[in-house]
Parts: sequence; C-alpha cells; structure tokens
Amino acid sequence: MTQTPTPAIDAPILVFGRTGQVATELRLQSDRVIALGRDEVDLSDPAACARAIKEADAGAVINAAAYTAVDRAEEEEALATLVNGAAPTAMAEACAARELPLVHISTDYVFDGQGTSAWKPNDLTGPLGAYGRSKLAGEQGIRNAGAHASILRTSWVFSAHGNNFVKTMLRVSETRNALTVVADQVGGPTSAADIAAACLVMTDAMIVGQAGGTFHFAGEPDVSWAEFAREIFAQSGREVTVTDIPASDYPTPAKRPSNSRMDCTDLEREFGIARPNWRASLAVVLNDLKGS
Ligand SMILES: NC(=O)C1=CN([C@@H]2O[C@H](COP(=O)(O)OP(=O)(O)OC[C@H]3O[C@@H](n4cnc5c(N)ncnc54)[C@H](OP(=O)(O)O)[C@@H]3O)[C@@H](O)[C@H]2O)C=CC1
Ligand SMILES: Cc1cn([C@H]2C[C@H](O)[C@@H](COP(=O)(O)OP(=O)(O)O[C@H]3O[C@@H](C)C(=O)[C@@H](O)[C@H]3O)O2)c(=O)[nH]c1=O
Ligand SMILES: [Mg+2]
Repeated sequence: MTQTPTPAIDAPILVFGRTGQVATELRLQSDRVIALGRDEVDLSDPAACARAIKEADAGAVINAAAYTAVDRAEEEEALATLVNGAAPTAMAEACAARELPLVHISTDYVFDGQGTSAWKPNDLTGPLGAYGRSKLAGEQGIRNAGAHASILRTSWVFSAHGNNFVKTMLRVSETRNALTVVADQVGGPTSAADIAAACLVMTDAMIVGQAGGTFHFAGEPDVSWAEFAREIFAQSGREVTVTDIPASDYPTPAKRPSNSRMDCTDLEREFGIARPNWRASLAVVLNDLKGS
C-alpha cells in the first residue's frame, strides 16, 4: 500500500508561550498545539527560538509569548526589546528558511492614539512607550524576514487566566465599592479565547496558501476603560460605583494611547473573521472565574 503523506492541515502547530492568556486558550482549543513554555525556550535567547523551529515537526508557528508588563518595560526596555523584537525576528527568519507560516500577535500600543478614527493596518505607527516600541521592533523584524507571516494586532486582552483588567477590577472590588477609572482612552476589549480562535483559523488558512499581512482584531463595541469596568461589575452583580477620570488623574510610568480603535475589516475580508462581541465573551470569562 502506498503511504499517503499527512495532510499539512492536520500538522502540529508550534506555539511560543504556555501559561499566558492566549497560549492557554490555544492549548484548550486545539490538540494540535505544541506549547513551549519559558523553561523550554526563553525568548531572551532569540537563537533558541530559531533552533526550536528548526527542530520542530510543525506545519505552522504561533508566537503567543511576549513581555507584556507595560509600565515595567519603561525600566527594562532592553529586555522587552529582546523578547518582543529580536525573538520574533529570529522566529520569522527560521520560519522563512523552513517555509512555515507564522502568526504573531501585536498590539494597539504601536499607535500614538491621536484622533478618533479607527486605525487601519497600514496607518503610521508611533508608540508612546517602551512596550509599544519593542512590539513595533518585532513587527518590523518579521516583515524584513520575508516569511509567510501574519501580524495580528489586538487590544485589551482578558481571560480567566493570567493578569488582566477584568481580574484587576474584580480583585479591587473585594475591598472597595467605589472606583475611579480612566475614561479618555477608548478601545476594543478582546477575549484571549477569541484571539486564539482567530489565530487557529489564520494558521489553517495560511497552511493551504492564504497570504499573510498585517491585520487588526478587537472585540466590539469600542469603549473606554471606565465603560469596560462598569460592564464587568454589571455582569458580575457587584455594586461598585465607577467614576470617570481623565488619564492625567491616573499617572503611570508608561503613557497609553487615547484612541485604540482599530479597523478590523481586512481580517474579515481575507480570513472571514468578524469582530466578536466582547460583552458576550466577558460573560463566558466571568462564568469560568465563578467555577474556579
Ligand atoms: N495582554 C494584553 O492586554 C495584550 C496583549 N497583546 C499581545 O498578545 C500576545 C499574548 O499576550 P497575553 O497572552 O496577554 O500575554 P501574558 O502576559 O498573559 O503572557 C505572556 C506569556 O509570555 C511568556 N513570556 C514572557 N517573557 C518570556 C520569555 N523571556 N521567555 C519565554 N516566555 C516568555 C510568559 O511566560 P511566563 O508565564 O513564564 O511568564 C507568558 O506565557 C502578546 O504578543 C502581547 O503583546 C496585545 C494586546 C493586548
Ligand atoms: C487598575 C486601574 C487602572 N486604570 C487605568 C489605567 C490604564 O489607563 C487602564 C488600563 O490599565 P492596565 O494596566 O490594566 O492596562 P495595560 O496593562 O496598559 O493594558 C495593555 O496591556 C498591553 C499588554 C496591551 O497590549 C494593550 O492592548 C493593553 O491591554 O486603566 C484606572 O483608571 N483605574 C484603576 O483602578
Ligand atoms: Mg497591564
């Protein structure tokens, strides 16, 4: 009997990151995922990232690992740039050499947040802080590597796992019934589960020939952090008063963009992936947290 090769569509997917929000959801959603934790590959060693791709029996690669501590990055920009810039660049070069599709996740924080219109993928970037600069360095390195790659910019990620705004709000409300929250920064909250699902659709489409590029993906509708907080408390049945404040009343080491609205139409056109309703995804996450 002749041996038929395994169709590439069923091939394992190598994922950088294991315990992060998106990496966790990728593991939950697909048994084809081979997740590499920090103990296996440290992204501060870009050559190790390249080696892992070279040695893997994979049909595609997703990078779900990153240095995500926005304020701490201001003091650790060299490390953030190694992890978010040099490591993804090395991954893309290794993917190019093996002709493996790569999906890499980036952020709304590559933009300066000016204006009120939704950012399109080709709009001029202008990060306001070290984290955004480091993520932009990763995007540029990937584009220069000439790989079959997609850069998926997303925003305001939440899930039942890891650190995020939803869990911060729930924690703070254990001891307080009134909060002040920034209302002059607007964006699309996005659940890690929705991002993982999008990444898996993208890798499979790319495995069978879909072109890569830079795409935006965020939950709808766009809201302020204060509106996001109100919905978190409304859905979780907690009586917490949220008062709007300007970002100038909430000083942080890193400046955040005021306008994080992203135009997600390219992703829908090319991959058939629509903006998910984040309120529905929030309900799922709150339900998961109740059980935990
Ligand atoms: N969180 C957010 O709000 C947003 C995130 N993004 C992007 O989405 C992607 C996924 O983010 P998210 O799931 O939230 O990330 P998390 O902060 O939840 O997790 C980050 C992951 O990266 C790993 N990691 C960090 N440094 C290293 C390192 N030196 N070597 C190996 N692994 C490392 C962490 O490992 P460990 O557990 O060992 O620390 C962890 O698994 C990232 O590219 C991020 O930039 C984009 C927009 C918003
Ligand atoms: C806890 C808290 C935060 N805030 C404000 C500060 C800030 O403007 C906003 C969100 O704060 P956080 O620190 O949770 O958010 P931050 O860590 O900046 O979240 C970002 O993470 C990186 C990784 C990304 O890529 C971005 O898309 C974005 O999700 O809420 C308040 O106004 N009141 C509060 O009580
Ligand atoms: Mg944070």
